[in-house]
Amino acid sequence: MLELLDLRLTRESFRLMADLTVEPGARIAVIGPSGSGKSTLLSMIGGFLTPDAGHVLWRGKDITETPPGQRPVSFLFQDQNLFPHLSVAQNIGLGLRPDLRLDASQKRRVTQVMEQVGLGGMARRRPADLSGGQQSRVALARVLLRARPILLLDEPFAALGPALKAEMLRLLSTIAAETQATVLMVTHDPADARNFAPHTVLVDDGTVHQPAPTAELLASPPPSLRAYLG
Ligand SMILES: Nc1ncnc2c1ncn2[C@@H]1O[C@H](COP(=O)(O)OP(=O)(O)OP(=O)(O)O)[C@@H](O)[C@H]1O
Repeated sequence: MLELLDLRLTRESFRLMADLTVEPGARIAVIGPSGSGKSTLLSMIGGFLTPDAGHVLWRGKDITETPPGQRPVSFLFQDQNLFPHLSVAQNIGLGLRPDLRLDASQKRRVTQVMEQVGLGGMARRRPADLSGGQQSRVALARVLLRARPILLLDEPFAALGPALKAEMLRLLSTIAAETQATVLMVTHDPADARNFAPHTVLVDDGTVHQPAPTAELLASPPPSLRAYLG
């Protein structure tokens, strides 16, 4: 279980408050107007921002002061964090060892994961020689290899067309199920929330609300969400 206990953070004139519990293995969409604090929320969970008050607990352990690299967290951003000078296999291998000194069984695992996400035969290519969808697959393969129990995604597939995005969300679902990850995904597209996340967290002007069933929330949104959805 991921618990955010009375978290508070001030960034100049912006203030964020979060007090919520996320069940293990949950898939949560994070939705709300631009500037409402969605990325800030993910950064606090990932450890890139330290709250002024409150605690982050994972499985009952306080990780509020734990550095990002030691948290049980993988991150996926829209730019996919791919290194242009590294090959596909190397970009994926980073999920296992940042220094890329992989032993034979780790190299086999990289090959296996590449097959699994549909990148078989592309090990030596550079990211620039891949389509947008294939680049997303590389990023997802790395997440699959890291197999951290919390997966934070910040508009990961926003640059993809609708069909490709739906395909990536399906692949993400498979990966989340396989790694039993707890997933929080920021999105501006209510269809993503409907397709991927049984529960949705609304972030509204710095207030993070408790997860609510996605279908119910979108069917009868509170005024701020209604205004945002248009
Ligand atoms: N480095 C910073 N210093 C001060 N304030 C910041 C900083 N970064 C972001 N903010 C402010 O924090 C608030 C929340 O930003 P955040 O990026 O979390 O919003 P968001 O909901 O993710 O927005 P979007 O949907 O546009 O990505 C905004 O008012 C923003 O201007």
